[in-house]
Amino acid sequence: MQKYSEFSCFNVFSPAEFVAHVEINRPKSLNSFTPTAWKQLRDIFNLLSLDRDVRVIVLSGAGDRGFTAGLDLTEETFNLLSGAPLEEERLRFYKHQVIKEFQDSISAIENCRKPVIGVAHGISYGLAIDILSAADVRICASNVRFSIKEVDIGLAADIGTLQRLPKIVSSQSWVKELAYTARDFGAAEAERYGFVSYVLEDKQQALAKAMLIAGVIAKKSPVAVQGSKTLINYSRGRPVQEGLDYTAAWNAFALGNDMFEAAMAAKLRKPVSFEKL
Ligand SMILES: CC/C=C\C=C\CC(=O)SCCNC(=O)CCNC(=O)[C@H](O)C(C)(C)COP(=O)(O)OP(=O)(O)OC[C@H]1O[C@@H](n2cnc3c(N)ncnc32)[C@H](O)[C@@H]1OP(=O)(O)O
Repeated sequence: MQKYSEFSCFNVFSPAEFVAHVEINRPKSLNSFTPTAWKQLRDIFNLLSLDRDVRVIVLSGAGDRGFTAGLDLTEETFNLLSGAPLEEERLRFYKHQVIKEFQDSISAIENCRKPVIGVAHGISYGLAIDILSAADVRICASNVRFSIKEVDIGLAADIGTLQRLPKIVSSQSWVKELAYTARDFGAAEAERYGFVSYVLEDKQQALAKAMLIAGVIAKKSPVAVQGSKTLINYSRGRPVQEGLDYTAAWNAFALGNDMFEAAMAAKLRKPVSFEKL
């Protein structure tokens, strides 16, 4: 897509009407994330959120090796994270700011109004789990190798995995074991605990499945789909009644006459058009 061509670390395609495909495009470095890459990730998802030509997004990694090997472990990134040569007090303040900015990049996926379908294959380490946990739907290829890798580089995961993953999967025990050990886990385990909803034979098939789901979503009312994303995310972790109250207010505001036209058309089995929404 022309309007996204300035982003050097990503490709953004439009494989079908109202569908955007964002591809992390640093395959020579196993799609690892430099500071430039994580800022571009934020900017792309903020733009897509408001892009009227886009209703659903598929996110994957370029090349055969993997979705991403996580944080870029080169001097450039190390220098930025280290904050040198700032003195002690400013250094801590600076580091806090960098982590917050990085967190915001991942949150841009969750806060994007449009649903995001993450497609993982091969190496999917560290940041991969942060990113995929912020996505709405997760699909993977059978060769995927996930790891909450941060403890292996001396960090407690700090940009979303520890907050989002326990809300997605069925076992705290499993999350904690993975976070403390950084051991690799594969597609079958990810599916068993509910981290991914589909495992496909290879990357191409996983992408095809994601496109199929995206195609269905793209034809639905964007008001209804984006409302659903907002309401599910709002209700997560809040008392049911609070979620219901917010939902009532949201739908009272969001439901227009088009909604009833669509319902009638569905009843009469006529094709529904959401072009005006
Ligand atoms: C404020 C903090 C915020 C965020 C923190 C995020 C935390 C994380 O993301 S933790 C995860 C960090 N990543 C890693 O620890 C993975 C490091 N890489 C590896 O262990 C290995 O590369 C491998 C993934 C196991 C794959 O091994 P192998 O199959 O032998 O391939 P390689 O030859 O090692 O890699 C190919 C090519 O990619 C480059 N590369 C791989 N990972 C990274 C990386 N993380 N950063 C930069 N570059 C990476 C590797 O150097 C190779 O490049 P060449 O030019 O061919 O040497």
